Amino acid sequence: MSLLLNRAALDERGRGRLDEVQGAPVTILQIGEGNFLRGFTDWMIQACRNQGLFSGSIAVVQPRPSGRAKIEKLAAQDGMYTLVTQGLENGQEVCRKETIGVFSQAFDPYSEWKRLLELAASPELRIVISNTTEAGLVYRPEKLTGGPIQSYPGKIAYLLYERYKTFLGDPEKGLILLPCELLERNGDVLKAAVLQYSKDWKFPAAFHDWIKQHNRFLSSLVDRIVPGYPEEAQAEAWFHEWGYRDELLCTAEPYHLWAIEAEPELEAILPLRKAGLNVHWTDDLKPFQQQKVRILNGAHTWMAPLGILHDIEHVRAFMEHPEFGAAVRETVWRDILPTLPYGENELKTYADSVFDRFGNPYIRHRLADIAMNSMGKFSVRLMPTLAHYAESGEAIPARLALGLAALLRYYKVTKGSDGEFTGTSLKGIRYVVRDDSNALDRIAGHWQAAGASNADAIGAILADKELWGSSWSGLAESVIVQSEVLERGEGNE
Ligand SMILES: NC(=O)c1ccc[n+]([C@@H]2O[C@H](COP(=O)([O-])OP(=O)(O)OC[C@H]3O[C@@H](n4cnc5c(N)ncnc54)[C@H](O)[C@@H]3O)[C@@H](O)[C@H]2O)c1
Ligand SMILES: O=P(O)(O)OC[C@@H](O)[C@@H](O)[C@H](O)[C@H](O)CO
Repeated sequence: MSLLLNRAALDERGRGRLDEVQGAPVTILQIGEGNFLRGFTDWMIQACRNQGLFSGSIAVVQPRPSGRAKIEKLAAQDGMYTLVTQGLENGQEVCRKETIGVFSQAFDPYSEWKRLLELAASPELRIVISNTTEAGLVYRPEKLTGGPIQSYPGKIAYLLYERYKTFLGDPEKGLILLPCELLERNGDVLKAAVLQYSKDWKFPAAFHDWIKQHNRFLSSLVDRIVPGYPEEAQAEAWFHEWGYRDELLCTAEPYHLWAIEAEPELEAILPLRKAGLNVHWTDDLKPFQQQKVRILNGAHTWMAPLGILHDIEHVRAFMEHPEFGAAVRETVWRDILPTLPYGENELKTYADSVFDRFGNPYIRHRLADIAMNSMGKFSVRLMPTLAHYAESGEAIPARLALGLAALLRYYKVTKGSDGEFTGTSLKGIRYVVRDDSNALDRIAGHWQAAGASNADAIGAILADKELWGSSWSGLAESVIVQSEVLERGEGNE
């Protein structure tokens, strides 16, 4: 099958719809071309468009220089891709195929920096959506060079300043910023970073006031499992059935939830509930946030390194493993839930629904994908649970310590001549670790310096404040014990 999904593959009706999108004003700028945004927010905007509730379009750019390949593929597909939603919905099996066509522009902001600046200065632009993972939504000091800004929040600061200058500080021209990174109070984190860049770059105080008073940095919480591209054999079978290929084919589960801390009146701009989507405008995001990040993401982040070290490829396979499937449930039920300040039944119901979602037979969610940027994820998703035990003087639960031991063993990496960091599973299978290269360099250094002593490496890594923001030495003893359990290969029979 060589025909690609693009204008040429569409029938007349499809081409008409594509023309509408491509001729529509860009009202949303999307920083991030990853699976999640394509299987969640873009799908939601498509739902709004389908119901005549949204007449704008989205311009999408990648957040870092290396993400260019997907943007090029999107451009080659005239901004379109297929989303297949599979799983149980109200007890019924569903398999829905949709062509998502909401992008009127897809370009590389590093080679087309001016084009991005022009967008920022467009009167029609209203919203900026992003997902750059937790590793992207961070403040890293950066100098102005006159060229593209590297970081995501730095870009936002610079783009907002362009906008401010273009419209002479017009209060009506502020933007709504909707970061979807899984960081607590992601809107506040973005706002703080933007203000810091603006200060570093000595932008005027009046601009700071304009940022604060006329731009909305909304915190939100997203929930949907979006594994992205399916197994090759499944993809090929679909391409054969559809009569075209789709390099950006994405799969997702039916479940979706977006809790946004803002007043429901914003439906006038983003009519998501009106489109029938499971969106909550709320004045308190915390309960949504804590439950989801600590339970669902905590379980994912706990299982990914452990699974990879045992050569398990997918979430479902991990759940079905006789030892590990039980261990992840126990970790959630016994170690994570008791640390959360919500009703036991409510928590248990949510946790059980998460395990059902993890077992979705149609979704092959790769542990290798979940493991990307695991250091930052572990800090946000599991360290608060561990801290709960450490601070209250209770013993550190062995299963949680095992998760941390697995994380550190997973990061026992060496750097290749190509700059790639690789480790090996307990049975010697090689894997690639994707994370911040400075962090990986530091961790590789600790492992190297410790030689044959896992305990020394664990002690040094947990004590490294540069890596974690603070020292976690207090956990070392429990983690070293579990590291020995791990190395003995227990639970892998
Ligand atoms: N896929 C899911 O099921 C899902 C569901 C909910 C939330 N999320 C969140 O979305 C994030 C992305 O998941 P995805 O499935 O889209 O992954 P992906 O690999 O498809 O996309 C990752 C995106 O983040 C960018 N990125 C990665 N590291 C970065 C860095 N250091 N700086 C700037 N940008 C960086 C990439 O360029 C890309 O745009 C996850 O980390 C998670 O926080 C994912
Ligand atoms: O890349 P991550 O770890 O942020 O995401 C992996 C999963 O935890 C995540 O994709 C969940 O499936 C998602 O957060 C569900 O809403």
